[in-house]
Amino acid sequence: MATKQQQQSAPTPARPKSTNGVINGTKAGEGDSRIVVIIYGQGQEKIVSVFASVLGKPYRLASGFSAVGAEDHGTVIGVAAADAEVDIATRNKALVVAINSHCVNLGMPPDVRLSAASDYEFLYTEQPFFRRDLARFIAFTLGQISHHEALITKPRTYFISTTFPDVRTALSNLDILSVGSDAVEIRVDLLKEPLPDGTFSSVPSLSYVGEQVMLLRQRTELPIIFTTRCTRENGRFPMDNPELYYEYLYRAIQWGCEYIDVELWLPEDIRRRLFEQRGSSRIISAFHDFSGTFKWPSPQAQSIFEESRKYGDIVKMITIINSMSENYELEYFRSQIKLNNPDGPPLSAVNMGQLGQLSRALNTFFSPITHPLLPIVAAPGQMSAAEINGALSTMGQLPKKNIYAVGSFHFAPSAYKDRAAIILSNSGENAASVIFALRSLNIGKIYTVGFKALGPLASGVEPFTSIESVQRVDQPFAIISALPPEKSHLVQPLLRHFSNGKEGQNGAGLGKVFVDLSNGPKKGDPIKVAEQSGWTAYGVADTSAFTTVETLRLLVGQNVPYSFVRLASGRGLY
Ligand SMILES: O=C1C[C@@](O)(C(=O)O)C[C@@H](O)[C@@H]1O
Repeated sequence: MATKQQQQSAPTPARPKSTNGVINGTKAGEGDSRIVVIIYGQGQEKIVSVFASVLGKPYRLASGFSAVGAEDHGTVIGVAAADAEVDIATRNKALVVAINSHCVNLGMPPDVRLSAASDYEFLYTEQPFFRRDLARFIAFTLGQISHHEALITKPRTYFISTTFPDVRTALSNLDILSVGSDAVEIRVDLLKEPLPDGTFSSVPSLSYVGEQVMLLRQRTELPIIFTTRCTRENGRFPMDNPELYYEYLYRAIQWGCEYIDVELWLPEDIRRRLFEQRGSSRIISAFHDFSGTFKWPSPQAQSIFEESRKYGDIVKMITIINSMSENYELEYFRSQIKLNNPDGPPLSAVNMGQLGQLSRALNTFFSPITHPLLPIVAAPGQMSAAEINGALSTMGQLPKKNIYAVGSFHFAPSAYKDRAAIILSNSGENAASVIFALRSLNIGKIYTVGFKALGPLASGVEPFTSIESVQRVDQPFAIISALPPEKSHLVQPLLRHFSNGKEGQNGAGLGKVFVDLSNGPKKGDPIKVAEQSGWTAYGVADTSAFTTVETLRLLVGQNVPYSFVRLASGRGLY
């Protein structure tokens, strides 16, 4: 349970409904134009000068809020904590924005009355001091930057649900964990605060949570999603006192968390207050159904969306399903929501469990993801970014990337130019992205086994009709198998037939690249056969890692080492 001291502080300081400064394209907004007053702890006046320097303004120290007037516009004001106590409650909220700064090295928690009465609170460490963190905090809370505006324009976004009992254990791996993510979720309900008697607090105190959020923010540039998941929705936060949620979630706004997860079951009054007081933070209205009775094509689903959007910048709906077809029902729901609400809010909706994994790949906004390095998955059926990207590429949703990435690893794209390739597949659809990718590498003739290319993909593509036709083919440079796992061994005779034994004297490179896209238990080992026959062979784990690298490069603008992605992708889909 939260401490008594914390429960006394359930403030609702006024703040502008929303600040007007958002990043518009690349242009930073003006943001909150009120006078910035920094409350500082004993011996910490230097933090005022750092705030001022980050904001590019002069500063002065004042004896209290009553000593700040309109003439101070353009100057950052510092007020000592002891002085702030006297008149913070009666400050002119239209004139000043009060930021309680507290150095955690001086002990936690900060003065809880100041925490409660301030507009925002900046927790920091003296050593090491992260100016980057301060810059981001102040730019965000004052509305000079907005991650959200940029995020909603991306075609796909993900957030990693961290499930650590103490984020300290995650810090050294945080970069690895957050590759491919657009935001990091801190599951506050899963934090475990150790108590002096060796047990753990049933609810981590605000003091512990504040420090955890600070540590996380110091180490990541990604926006933070602050989540207090309740016991009924697969979390650990107790449901008997809704005000406790208000207390924690409001504090998260004060700490400058970019996203606040507010569960839909909470009383409307609490949801409304949080929405009105959210400042620059964005509210994710969250609904989870574990009953197994929820249906996407129902008036209930519609009304949940309508109720969620009342106090949500993002609507999240997560359910348990009983059949595969409910994934299609969700896709229909998603398309209708988009059609009927072109101006948002964005919908993040997935089905849980293994049956629901398709929907995790198809969801485009804020797909929750996990990572093999996390202690537990945050919800049944959660997948990693590598798994989702693997699934998408298998479905042809990430065309081009597999083969191009392979080409750029051991061979320059020019190596493929005008050479022959063979594709094995049991359907044209499965092979479409392969043909597309090979074309983008200027491959010469493409021979197909097991399918006939139709439509625009068919030109320059010729089927193998018999074993004799194999004999007539030039040495292929690439063989790509998109066969299902149980048939993947059928490629082996071809690999042997075009083995490197036939390579020309000068080593000009004949049969070179073999890619097996099948994922699942196989008869035989085509990769081994390929390698024994002199091919450079790639399996699905390689191609999905390449795909992830390329996807990250293209979508997130981050370069991630292939070897690292390959190591980190861990489990396969099956
Ligand atoms: O709401 C969600 C989605 C989730 O429940 C999932 O199904 O992946 C995981 C939670 O951590 C997150 O807050």
